Amino acid sequence: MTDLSRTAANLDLADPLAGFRDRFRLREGLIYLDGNSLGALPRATPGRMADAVAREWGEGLITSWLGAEWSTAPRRIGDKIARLLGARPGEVIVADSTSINIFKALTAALSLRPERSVILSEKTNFPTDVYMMQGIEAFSGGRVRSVTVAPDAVLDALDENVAVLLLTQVHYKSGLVRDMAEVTRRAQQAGALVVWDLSHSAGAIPVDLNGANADFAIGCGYKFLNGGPGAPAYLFAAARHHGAMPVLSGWFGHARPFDFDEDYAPAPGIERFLCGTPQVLGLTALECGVDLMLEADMAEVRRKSLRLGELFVEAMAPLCRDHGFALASPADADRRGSQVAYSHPQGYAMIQALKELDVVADFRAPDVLRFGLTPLYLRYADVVETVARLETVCRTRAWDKPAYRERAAVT
Ligand SMILES: Cc1ncc(COP(=O)(O)O)c(C=O)c1O
Ligand SMILES: Nc1c(O)cccc1C(=O)C[C@H](N)C(=O)O
Repeated sequence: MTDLSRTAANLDLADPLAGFRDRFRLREGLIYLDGNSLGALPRATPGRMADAVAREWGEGLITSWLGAEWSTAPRRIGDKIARLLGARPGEVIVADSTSINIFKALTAALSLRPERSVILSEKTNFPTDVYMMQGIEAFSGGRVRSVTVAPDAVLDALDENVAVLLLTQVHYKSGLVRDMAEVTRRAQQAGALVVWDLSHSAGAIPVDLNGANADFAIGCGYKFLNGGPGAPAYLFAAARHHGAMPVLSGWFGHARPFDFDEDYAPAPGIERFLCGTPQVLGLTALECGVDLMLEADMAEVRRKSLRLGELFVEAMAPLCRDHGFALASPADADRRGSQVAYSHPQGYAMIQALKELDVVADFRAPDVLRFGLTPLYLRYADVVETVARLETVCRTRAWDKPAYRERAAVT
């Protein structure tokens, strides 16, 4: 047993979150480091889904819309997610995809700054964020301009034209954490509003939206919240912005949807950020993931995530020295979200070779190997074992196979 394996074994024995692993269905032997793309399946989810399908849908049919489970789900689950985000009840709603919620939050923010034209972001933001900005610009007939700048130039680009700044708090590739309170303060000082993308934050790091005086936020339900593939996303709007108007004026955002009025009248609260009929089955699965997450102490989750990251970096030191890996995440653990990333010219092939050794992580172009650290179901021993298997991949040149040379469409 190596020193690091011994350290990992001791950390696992003392881990207060260790019991959570059994609450997920994970195949024996698999090391899953991709919970930042798609979280694992909570054991409670299949039974709950089966009940929603057979009883609520199969037996209840349309009458299930009148019961509490379905019609209140977007708000009920939103209130639960609010507890993970430092938001108040009635400030978070669950609906649609993250991309659609980006559209809603950006257009609502633009409605609050009619005299300003720019949506600002960083060039390396997750592509859908920037694509949505570009779509709004294209649709606006010259009213709106989408501007992206280098990551470290964002604050300096906040001038009197910027209506809204769109940033991801934890960068999807590097894991760099932005200082939400400070960035929000600087943007608001310049007269702009901020939309935070919390896709890699919720359930991964403690978030305090109201503590940061945040304006709007959005994020994915299928990553650290373990809501399942294509889970509905969430949207936060600070109570002071509930008069803002998202362009998507669907009937579920109407003040009285079941009056079937001829004209749109927005709901007074967070419900105006709904659009069409809620995705009930997706909401059902998401609620299982969120309920499980709420059982964990977020401070403990962060503590373990930091320690997992430090152990990973420590174990990787010999591979950086001997096999050409470079840390692509901040070296300071406090500035990393719940992941570590390394760059290597053979990154894509290595991730494929790791899959054959039952380690699932992912590759992000051009050369990044990304390892998601999910404290609820990852053990310290998994981290040490991952690096041992990566060392085997390097030593045996297992990555050097013709089949690994072409990058697949989804990596
Ligand atoms: C930061 C970030 N925003 C948004 C998304 C995705 O948005 P959507 O769920 O609409 O595909 C992802 C991941 O896919 C992401 O990492
Ligand atoms: N949403 C995804 C998908 O539909 C397929 C594959 C991956 C994803 C992801 O979530 C990617 C992820 N947001 C990322 O940070 O790279």
